[in-house]
Amino acid sequence: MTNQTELPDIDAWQQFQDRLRSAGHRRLVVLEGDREASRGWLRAVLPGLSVAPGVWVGTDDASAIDGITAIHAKNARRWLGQDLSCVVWDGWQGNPPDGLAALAGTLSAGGLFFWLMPPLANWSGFEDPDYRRLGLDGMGDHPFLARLARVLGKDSSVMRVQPGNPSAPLPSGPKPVEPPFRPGTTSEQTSLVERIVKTGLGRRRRPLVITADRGRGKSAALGMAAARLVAEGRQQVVVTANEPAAVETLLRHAEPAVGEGRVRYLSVDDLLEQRPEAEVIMVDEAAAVPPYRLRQILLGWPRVVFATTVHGYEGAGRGFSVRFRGVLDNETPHWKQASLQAPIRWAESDPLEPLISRMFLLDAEAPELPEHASGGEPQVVIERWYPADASDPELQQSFGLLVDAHYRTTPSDLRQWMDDPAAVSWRATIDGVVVGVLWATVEGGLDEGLAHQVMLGQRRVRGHLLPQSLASHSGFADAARQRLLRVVRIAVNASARRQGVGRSLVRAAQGHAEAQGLDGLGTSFGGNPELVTFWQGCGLMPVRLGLSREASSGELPLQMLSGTSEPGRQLVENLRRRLARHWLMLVPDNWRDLNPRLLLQLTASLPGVESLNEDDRRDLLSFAHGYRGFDLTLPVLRNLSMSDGVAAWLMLNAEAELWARAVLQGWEWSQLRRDGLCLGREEGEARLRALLEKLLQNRPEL
Ligand SMILES: CC(=O)SCCNC(=O)CCNC(=O)[C@H](O)C(C)(C)COP(=O)(O)OP(=O)(O)OC[C@H]1O[C@@H](n2cnc3c(N)ncnc32)[C@H](O)[C@@H]1OP(=O)(O)O
Ligand SMILES: Nc1ncnc2c1ncn2[C@@H]1O[C@H](COP(=O)(O)OP(=O)(O)OP(=O)(O)O)[C@@H](O)[C@H]1O
Repeated sequence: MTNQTELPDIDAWQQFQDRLRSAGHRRLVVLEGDREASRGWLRAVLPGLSVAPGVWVGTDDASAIDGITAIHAKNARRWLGQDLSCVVWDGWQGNPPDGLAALAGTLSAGGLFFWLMPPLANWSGFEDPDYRRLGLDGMGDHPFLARLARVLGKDSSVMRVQPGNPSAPLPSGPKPVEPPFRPGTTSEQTSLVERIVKTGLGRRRRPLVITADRGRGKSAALGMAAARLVAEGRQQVVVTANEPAAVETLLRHAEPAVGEGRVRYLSVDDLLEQRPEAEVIMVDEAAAVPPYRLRQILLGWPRVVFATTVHGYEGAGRGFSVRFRGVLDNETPHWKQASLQAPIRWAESDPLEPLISRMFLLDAEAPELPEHASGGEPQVVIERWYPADASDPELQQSFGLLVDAHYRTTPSDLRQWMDDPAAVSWRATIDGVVVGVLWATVEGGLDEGLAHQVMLGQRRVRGHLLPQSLASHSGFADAARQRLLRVVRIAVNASARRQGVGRSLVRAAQGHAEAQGLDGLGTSFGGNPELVTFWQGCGLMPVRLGLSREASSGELPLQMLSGTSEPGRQLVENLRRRLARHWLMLVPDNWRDLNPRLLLQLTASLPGVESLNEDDRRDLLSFAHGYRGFDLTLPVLRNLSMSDGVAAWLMLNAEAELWARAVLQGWEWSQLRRDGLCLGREEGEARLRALLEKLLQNRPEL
């Protein structure tokens, strides 16, 4: 036992760290209670331990300790991919969960994660400063933090130190291990290198997709394989990623080929712009690259290897597999996948990784659906559900559904879901197994003055995504005054889709909005044709399309809304009419690359603006019958696309894509030819004339 009025037993902590290193373990140490005492304790202990390189998140105490850098929690993710010996996380300054989880992943064997917090018993009522950022402060109870405290309290690997408590136990570590743990090549990694080399030397159009948790050695494996490929005769291997930092490890392991200039890095943008001759392209951290860019790379070079981290704190990994798989199946059905299980920088018996995973449900997966035993139609039960009160297995199943189905779901989402008092959730079960979840939140209801300022763009309000965006972008202050229920997430188990479960969940939310006297039910998501069909089927209408792509999914944010009160219905109509008025001007300037089917779908959903007059009809007939040029007729063709029912009719035709690109999006003929939509101007125009003729025959009233 140590007497805390004296100095902490630094020798004991040194031995503890040595034992951890030799076992290949890392540990969490919670410094509970008085913040000043905890900081003093660390200032005394850290100089006696191996802490470099390390980071201290939240204060500048770090400056006094060699090898430790002071950082702000919001920059924590920048340290991903580094090897740290020590992290000090000052929870008194706030606990953004994504940063915390990410930093825990940077520790190597022997690494210590010190977390300064109140005693575990008080976490539920702890006023975490990070909640202020989210507008969730002052809510009293925090079920998310309470759950974390429960998880930590039950884990025997967690060291709990109460500086100032004289009966604190000495640290006790794993037994000495012989031979001691050493990071190095695993047999799994060696076989992966062989597979990458095989892909790089093999037949065209057989891409390899590597997914693994962080720190499994996939970047290093890519590097080793790149060097081998060059040694075996490949002239040029290009490695790419969104950020050069993502390929540092790769390039380090690819010497000497990098020095010889035969393995080189290009950013994704430069790669697609410069289109270098390369026999092999390697994309690292592929989940950070939007799917449409990945597709361009896939189709642009003969041999491509994609690698990405699948781990909850990056959020994107699982969604990457879900979405990109569709592209691969379509474009290169002979694609292969590979994975790495064993960690490189710590031993498989390390307790920290599974602890962080339990804390933030990083390995939550959608439950398997049992075979329906009783015969007949399965009974779907829809009910209100409260994640804050759920048991861990229930939470795991439901969160797992969201993680599996969405492009980016991170530990912060779990916190928001559990702790946001405005959140309302439903779940769908079949035979007691969760098959669907819907998470919504009440937004808006701002007072007149604030709503007006939001509309003018003078103020931004957190926690009100839909009203904020509709008021400031679409210009209706009413959108911020009304109270809207926004569906944050909805997911249905892949094997229970297209059976009406999603629609029933939305219907439950709609019923709630009506019963609570809210004005509408809305949603905001990365637009794609299937989801628009789904939401339209639930009665929501498109009201806004964003001007820039979401960084996470590479898609344009689309907002859809249905009114559940008279003013709500009026708002939807106003928003739609205004969008329709500007649509034809907005499309070629902002949405040239939007999926043409989605564009027609959105066009079809908007109210018609201006009917055609006799002059327009004459121009259309002249174009259809071949006398009048396309460029001269373009303004009328655009207006025609907005006439009642025309876009919906076009969607049923094989030439729909050509029409959307040429007429609405204003593509040049050369670009249309490159994309395989026509053989050139003459042939393209002829097809558009024929399509118009068919339309005029079908719709003589136009
Ligand atoms: C804010 C957000 O969360 S947006 C993101 C939505 N979630 C996701 O993308 C996660 C992955 N997808 C899913 O979990 C599901 O596909 C959901 C939630 C979108 C739909 O759930 P489901 O239970 O399959 O929908 P449901 O069976 O009720 O479909 C109702 C109608 O929507 C339309 N629809 C649903 N899915 C599709 C689809 N993939 N393609 C075309 N139409 C579709 C159809 O018109 C369908 O009616 P039908 O089957 O009679 O033709
Ligand atoms: N065979 C090896 N020998 C020595 N060090 C290795 C080996 N493989 C990987 N490493 C080191 O282990 C660490 C993690 O490896 P790497 O970055 O390749 O993993 P990763 O799976 O790509 O993880 P991340 O998602 O963090 O990039 C790096 O510091 C790397 O240099």
